[in-house]
Amino acid sequence: MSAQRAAGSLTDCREMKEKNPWHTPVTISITVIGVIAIVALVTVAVLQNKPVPQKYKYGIVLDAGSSHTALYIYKWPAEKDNNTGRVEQEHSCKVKGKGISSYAETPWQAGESLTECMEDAVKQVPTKRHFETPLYLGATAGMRLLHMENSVASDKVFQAVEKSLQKFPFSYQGARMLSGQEEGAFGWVTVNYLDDRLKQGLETTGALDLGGASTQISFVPKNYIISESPSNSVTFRLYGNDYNLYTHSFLCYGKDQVLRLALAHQTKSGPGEIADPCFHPGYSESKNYSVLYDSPCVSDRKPQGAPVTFHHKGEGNFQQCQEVVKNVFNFTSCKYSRCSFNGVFQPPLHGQFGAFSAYYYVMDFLNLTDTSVPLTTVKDKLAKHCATPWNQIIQQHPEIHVKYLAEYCFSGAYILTLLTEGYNFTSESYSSIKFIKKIKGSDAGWTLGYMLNLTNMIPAEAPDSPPLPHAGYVSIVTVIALLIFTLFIIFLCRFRPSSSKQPQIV
Ligand SMILES: Nc1ccn([C@@H]2O[C@H](COP(=O)(O)OP(=O)(O)OP(=O)(O)O)[C@@H](O)[C@H]2O)c(=O)n1
Repeated sequence: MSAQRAAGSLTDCREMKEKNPWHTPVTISITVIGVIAIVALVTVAVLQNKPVPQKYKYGIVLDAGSSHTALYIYKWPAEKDNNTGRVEQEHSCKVKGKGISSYAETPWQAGESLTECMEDAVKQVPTKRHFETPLYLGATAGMRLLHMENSVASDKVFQAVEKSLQKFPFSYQGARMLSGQEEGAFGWVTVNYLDDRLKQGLETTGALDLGGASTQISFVPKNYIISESPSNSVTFRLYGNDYNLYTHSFLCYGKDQVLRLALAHQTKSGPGEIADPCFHPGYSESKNYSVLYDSPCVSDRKPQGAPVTFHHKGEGNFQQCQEVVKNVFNFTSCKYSRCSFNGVFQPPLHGQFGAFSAYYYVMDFLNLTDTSVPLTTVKDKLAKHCATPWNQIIQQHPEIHVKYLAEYCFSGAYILTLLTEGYNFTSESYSSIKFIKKIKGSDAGWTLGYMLNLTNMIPAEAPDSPPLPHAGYVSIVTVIALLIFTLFIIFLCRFRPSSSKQPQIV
């Protein structure tokens, strides 16, 4: 019986082998090796593409502006140091107190003022990256004015700042004054870098920057004739594209200095009291003449025998305010084919514009950042704001610094006049302006462009990149390997059955 059963099972096995040609040692081995190969390939692909913890490098830039100093920390992927990694803002810190130029009498305090934000930066940047993190300080219009007024004092402020910054464990790269042209051009680089316009070779966005002491306009004009005013042109080759940038910085046309210019103009009518249409009705402050004229922007306008103080009284009349603001511009002289104001060459506006810094602070407060709203409506809203009594304004915005609050009517009128009468934006082209604070999490301003330039982070030519990204390469290799293996199995299937027709029965 058992012999019969054994003979039966032997026959079953033979039948199985005859029916199933796969059931041979060779095919089993091939299948096992194949499966192991696939598992190995997939494992390699998965391990290769597994997200590894990203390592970053850091850079620090201090923006020493006329009204305040701000510290920015940037970071970028460490393994993409060869100009291909994206730089983004990691952190920012607003230095308490005024800008470094205000410490002309006590320079050591300028250095000391930076300590808190620098200590913050020490905590923000990983310790092992400290020594290789470049640290820059760039000073703008406040220090330009101080340098004009008293170069010894401005040198002392720089020395104090340098001494203070060198105490920190970063790679200190120097504190220097930026020219107006650099400030404008680096602001333009920042905006277009953050928008990915440079890498992709897209049409660029112009940059409008309004600070406390200067204002910058930078854009790539259409059919730009550089020779008309070479000092306004900056040429760049970035990622393989050439850019002929027009840029101009108006010193004294930042909003704090323009307010001085406007007040100085109004003191002409009588020194004891200024009835100011750019301040709210009910606003009333006694101010010091020496403070008003303590700037090279207005110092030559001080009236003879002016009293120590003057009474600054608000009238709240937007139309009259516009007239006052217009007086700070000179629209009459122009030796070029066309000018913005004060005899400065400006080619026709072209493309979209990003307006940042005080442009944004002011228009955001006034709820006027929507440029699709007609200019006439914008002016109506501003007129309403200017006419609102001062006590009502204070009650409505208890959280806002009183100095800022008092000036928003004036600043709004200045911004609209600067854009339309100064730079020649029309009712139509006004909508090409976007009031911006940040782009993809990074503040708009010159600091990022400055660091990208000093660290050579934007190459002149587009970096060579492999035709496929690494993940794509691994995936394609895996798919091809699977395909070859499948074809091999199909090949075996097709040829095995014919040999099974005459099975070699063991
Ligand atoms: N919430 C705020 C913050 C700032 N400001 C104003 O915005 C201007 C400062 O702009 P900013 O870009 O910080 O200028 P600075 O860098 O200080 O000046 P500059 O570039 O001219 O040196 C100042 O007039 C300040 O009064 C404002 O109106 N509202």
